[in-house]
Amino acid sequence: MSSERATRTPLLRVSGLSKVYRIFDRPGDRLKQILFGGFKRYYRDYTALKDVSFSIAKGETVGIVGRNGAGKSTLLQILTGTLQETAGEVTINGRVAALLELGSGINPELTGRENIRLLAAILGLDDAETNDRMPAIETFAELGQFIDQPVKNYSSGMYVRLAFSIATCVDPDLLIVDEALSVGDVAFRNKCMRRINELRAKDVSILFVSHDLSTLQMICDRAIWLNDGQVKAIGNPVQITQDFHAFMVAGDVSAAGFDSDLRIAPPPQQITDHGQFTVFKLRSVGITDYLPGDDIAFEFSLRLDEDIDGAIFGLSIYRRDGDWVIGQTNKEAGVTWPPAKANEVVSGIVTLRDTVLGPGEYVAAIAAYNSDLSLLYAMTELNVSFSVRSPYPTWGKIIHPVSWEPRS
Ligand SMILES: Nc1ncnc2c1ncn2[C@@H]1O[C@H](COP(=O)(O)OP(=O)(O)OP(=O)(O)O)[C@@H](O)[C@H]1O
Repeated sequence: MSSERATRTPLLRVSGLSKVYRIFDRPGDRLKQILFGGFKRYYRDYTALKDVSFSIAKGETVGIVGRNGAGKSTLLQILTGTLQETAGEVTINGRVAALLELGSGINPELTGRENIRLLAAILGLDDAETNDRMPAIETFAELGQFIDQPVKNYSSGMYVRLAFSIATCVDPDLLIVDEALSVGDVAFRNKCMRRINELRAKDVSILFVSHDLSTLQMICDRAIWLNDGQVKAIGNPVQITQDFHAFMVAGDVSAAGFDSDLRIAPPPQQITDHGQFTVFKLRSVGITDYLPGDDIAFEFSLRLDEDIDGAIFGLSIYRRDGDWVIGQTNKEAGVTWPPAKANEVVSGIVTLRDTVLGPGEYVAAIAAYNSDLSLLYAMTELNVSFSVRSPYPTWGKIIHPVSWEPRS
């Protein structure tokens, strides 16, 4: 977008919003506070949001990122009216439909169809309007006979299908989506993304919390980074998600006890400053989850400061818990890059073929050396993350090809 969208009248304006929770350390303290609170304080304050201000224009899609406990859910609950702010002001000029991880106003005792009627009424639709939309909501949710079953019998995926269908079929002016889509299966998630794009085309404003940074980059006009209850940055979604990602990886790396000097393969005798990596990323745009046996490919580009006689690249992969699992160069693969001049960009692709990495979270770095590996020209941080998930139970750090043979 969309400087044009950002300059429109705000649909949502949040000014100086703060939320302080009361923390009762012992179960009985809450009652004591009620009975004797006039004499003594039995709780301590916890500030979950501090002076948060931003606005969303009509038709704008805004993403929120922040680590666990940053205050995202607290903010969304205040915006949807399920939680009272301690200070500040929220102004919304329109109909808000929300799809929150915890409770989207759905009553588990009622059937899917009854919930549609209930939520539609809460959102201000009359009977005729609800009857009008009922077929579309049912079709989108794909719940079949379950639409007439109590929601308490639904799986979490079915629950999200219902909640998403209702929230997006009632003509909201602002749709709030909190991480909920991660529950659904891939086909439904894709369908939801298509629906979100349709709503964007109809100028619906969307506030979207997600840990899926590539989706945020793709669909958001702006992003907000919440950190410790405060707005750390607002702006371009690509920039914000990259900064947030680097911040998280740095945190993980130090928390995991990595050496302050990242170990790379091979260890150089001398470190020079012959260039910088301008690109190091996964090739599969938007995909960071892999299955055992997948190819995991990375793209890289190195800009050179001086002439070199041909670079050797070394890829290092660490588990997030700090274990170094792969350190290999193109030299042992028998592949070479030609000599290159200063200011040239040398690019390539490195692929972990048929990965045997076990389920877990990983981070990757790449380094460039001279041809006898004595000089390190440049290296990246551990700034590319991906994960491997296994569709079947497996417990080790690698998934080795194994054959089993019954013998009598
Ligand atoms: N009802 C509550 N009482 C006390 N503290 C709370 C309450 N709800 C949340 N908190 C605290 O407020 C902080 C912000 O929580 P919140 O759930 O808003 O974060 P979040 O960014 O949504 O996290 P996550 O990504 O894990 O969902 C956390 O430290 C949390 O422990």
